[in-house]
Amino acid sequence: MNQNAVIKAEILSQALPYIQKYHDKVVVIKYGGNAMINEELKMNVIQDVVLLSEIGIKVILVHGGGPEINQTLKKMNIESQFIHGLRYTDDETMNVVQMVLAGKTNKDLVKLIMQKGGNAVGISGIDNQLIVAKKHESQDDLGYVGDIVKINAHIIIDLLDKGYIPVVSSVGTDETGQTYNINADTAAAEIAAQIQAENMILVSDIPGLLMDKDDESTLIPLVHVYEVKGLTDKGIISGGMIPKVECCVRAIRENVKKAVIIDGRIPHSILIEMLSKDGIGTMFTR
Ligand SMILES: Nc1ncnc2c1ncn2[C@@H]1O[C@H](COP(=O)(O)OP(=O)(O)O)[C@@H](O)[C@H]1O
Ligand SMILES: CC(=O)N[C@@H](CCC(=O)OP(=O)(O)O)C(=O)O
Repeated sequence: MNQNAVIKAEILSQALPYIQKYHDKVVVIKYGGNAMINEELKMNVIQDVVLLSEIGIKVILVHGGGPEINQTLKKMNIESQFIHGLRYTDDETMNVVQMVLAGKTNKDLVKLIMQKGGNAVGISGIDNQLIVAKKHESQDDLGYVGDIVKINAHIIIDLLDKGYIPVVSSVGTDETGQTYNINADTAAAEIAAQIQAENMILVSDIPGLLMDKDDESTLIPLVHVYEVKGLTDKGIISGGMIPKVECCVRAIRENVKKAVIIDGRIPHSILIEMLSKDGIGTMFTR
């Protein structure tokens, strides 16, 4: 008997309780732009998404594309400026964000899902007013960065019920038709909260929340929401990690059962997180 085959079958059968647990449940996966850079790992992420969908889990894929936006802006000689992890967005930048996120990145992901045999429909937050936004409120003026006012989720619920994987880009509009640039983690959390998703998984290119952001061996596997303020005050949570952690806290407070940050550089990290007993990344809890 081929021992390898037995081991593989054993591993597959261990996924049964998780497949049963998540069957028909909604899971929001946010796929960050930094984890899209390696093509092979990108295919792994897409394959995991398709597999979860094929076994009856309702997957919503919300995507970022920060590095791609940076590259396009650079080609156009427009400088990228981030304040507390959010991109300063003037009129010209807004056009580029919409072009990249709602255009290229969104459709590339849809194509990859189709190539792997899944059924995907790409929509932006503008479509059917999925994401209603307003100008972001903060001490600094961030231009057309948006805060989410409302998620009109029926369009994604319809798509899920018909067996499609909605692929969502994080641009929104207000009632005047002004478009806003919304951090993709924020969009994922608001969608997860509105739909009362079972899980929200943020896929990035870091092991999770680190005690020292320059030392990957300092992973914090579990964070209680009440610990977040202290970690932020100490400067442990900074830059792009700020919106990420805020979103996990928001999702948990809004009764999403599990919010995790995982490392998209680990092959099939989504499957490990969803279908095995092994913890991976940083999990947020009450
Ligand atoms: N404590 C921390 N642990 C891990 N990363 C951190 C931490 N504080 C700040 N960061 C920064 O946050 C970045 C992740 O955010 P971001 O680049 O926006 O990811 P994504 O594109 O996946 O949304 C990391 O690359 C790192 O530079
Ligand atoms: C307001 C704001 O910062 N918006 C983000 C939207 C894309 C995003 O969030 O992409 P990642 O997940 O790859 O970082 C931006 O302009 O980069």
